[in-house]
Order: sequence, then C-alpha cells, then structure tokens
Amino acid sequence: MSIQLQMLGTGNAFAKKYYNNNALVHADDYTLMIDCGITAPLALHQLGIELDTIDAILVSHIHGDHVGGLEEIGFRGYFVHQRKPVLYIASTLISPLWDHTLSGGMTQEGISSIDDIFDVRPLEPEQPVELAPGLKIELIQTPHIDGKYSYSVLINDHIFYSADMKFQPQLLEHLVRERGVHTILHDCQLYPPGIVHTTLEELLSLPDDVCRTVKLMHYNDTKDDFVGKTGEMEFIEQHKMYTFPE
Ligand SMILES: O=c1ccn([C@@H]2O[C@@H]3COP(=O)(O)O[C@H]3[C@H]2O)c(=O)[nH]1
Ligand SMILES: [Zn+2]
Ligand SMILES: [Zn+2]
Repeated sequence: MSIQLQMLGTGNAFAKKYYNNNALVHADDYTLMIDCGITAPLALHQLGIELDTIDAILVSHIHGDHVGGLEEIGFRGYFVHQRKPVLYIASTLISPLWDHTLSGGMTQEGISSIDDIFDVRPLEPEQPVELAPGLKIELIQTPHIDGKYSYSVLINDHIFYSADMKFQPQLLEHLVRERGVHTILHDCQLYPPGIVHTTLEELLSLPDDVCRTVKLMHYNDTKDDFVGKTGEMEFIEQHKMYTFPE
C-alpha cells in the first residue's frame, strides 16, 4: 500500500510565502492531518478540502504553526457539524494543549475540557498504532525546545516525518540503516545556527545514503535562493501530491 502526502504548507513559523508546515497523509480511503497551524484552516479552504474528509488530526508539539488552527477546527466541529474531530496526541501534550493553549478561547458554558471538543486518542512514544489499514504511526520523542515535549512521526516504518527538531544525525542514520526508512521529511532552517531547528548545513553533512532520503520542509521564505544548493535533497512543495512507495 502506498502513502500519498500533500503538504498544506511548507513554511516555517514566520513564513509569509508559504502556509504553516502541516501535512495531509492519505492511505487508501483514510486521511490523517499532521499538525493544524494558524493557517491550516485557510489552506484547507484554498485547496477545497472539506473538514469531514479528514479522519483524524495528529499533534507533534505545541507551537502556533502546529496547533494554532485547532480552536477554529474544534468550534466548527462543535457548533457547525456537531462532530468531535479525532485528535491523536502524545499523552504528555494533552494537558498543556488544553490548559495553556485552547482553554482560554474555548472554555465556556458546556465546554470545560478538551474532551468536550475533541475525541482525544492519547499516544505513547515508541508504541506503534494502526490508525487504519495501511496507516501505522509511531511517535518518536525528539529535541526541539528545551523543557518542552515534541515528537516526530514514523509512518509505516518507512517514512520519517521530523516535525520540528534539532539535528539528530545518529537517529537519522539508525532509521535509514536499521529501521528501513526510505524517506525522511525534515524541517530545514536555511540559515545557521539551528538553535531549535535543523539547518540545511547540518543535513548536507549527513552520509550520502541518509542524505539522499531527505526531503526538505518547514523552510524560510527565501527557499527559492537555495534551489540547486541542497545536494541530493529535494524541497517538498506545498499543495503538490506526493506518492511514497510502501
Ligand atoms: O527558543 C526558541 C523558541 C522559539 N523560537 C522561534 O519561534 C518559532 C516557533 O515555531 P517553530 O518551532 O516553527 O520555530 C520557532 C523559532 O523560529 C526560537 O527561535 N527559539
Ligand atoms: Zn514549526
Ligand atoms: Zn516548533
């Protein structure tokens, strides 16, 4: 079974030429949205994608470009569709997401918990879960902001979706050489230093067999200045549909 991937956006948190780096992953007739940033509802609208065609949302970490669209999606589910969106999320992120991000705007008569809005499905890292036939995901905790939880996603054992993370060359080598990963979708900060992200320079330093699996996402508005300067790595384009083999 192949996986189709369409990036709602490929921009970094401050990009204005690209929507937030959020993804739609299709397996057979199931669609998972990875992250739902501030611009995600608008990107879905621009692409003519209806909310009821999305079967679940997965949250990698709590930053606006990854969860800033959840209030709108949640309220539309509650007040318009009378349907709770399915939310896959690491158990460590559930309280911070509600207590520090969503409750301010969403708490009111009848709404006092994340469970009033979402059908929350807690996940644990390193524990694979089959969401639907042909779509298995496994959270891998990765470093992003010191003291805050953040997770990358392994899809069907073969596609690694970094979300936001600092450079972890040993992990990337292990995934390609030991776990059989053939595609790495990686955040890419075009300019050093990569304090909380991985830089293009760091990704170019990977061994060839690892580097050639990497596709670049979560990039600055100046991406076009770097086309042709990324070695064997390709930039993922937003809205384009990609098919990755099993
Ligand atoms: O310690 C910090 C925390 C945050 N930031 C910036 O805020 C952004 C939040 O979204 P992001 O994770 O996609 O990217 C982050 C960076 O651009 C930073 O530079 N250093
Ligand atoms: Zn981000
Ligand atoms: Zn982030």
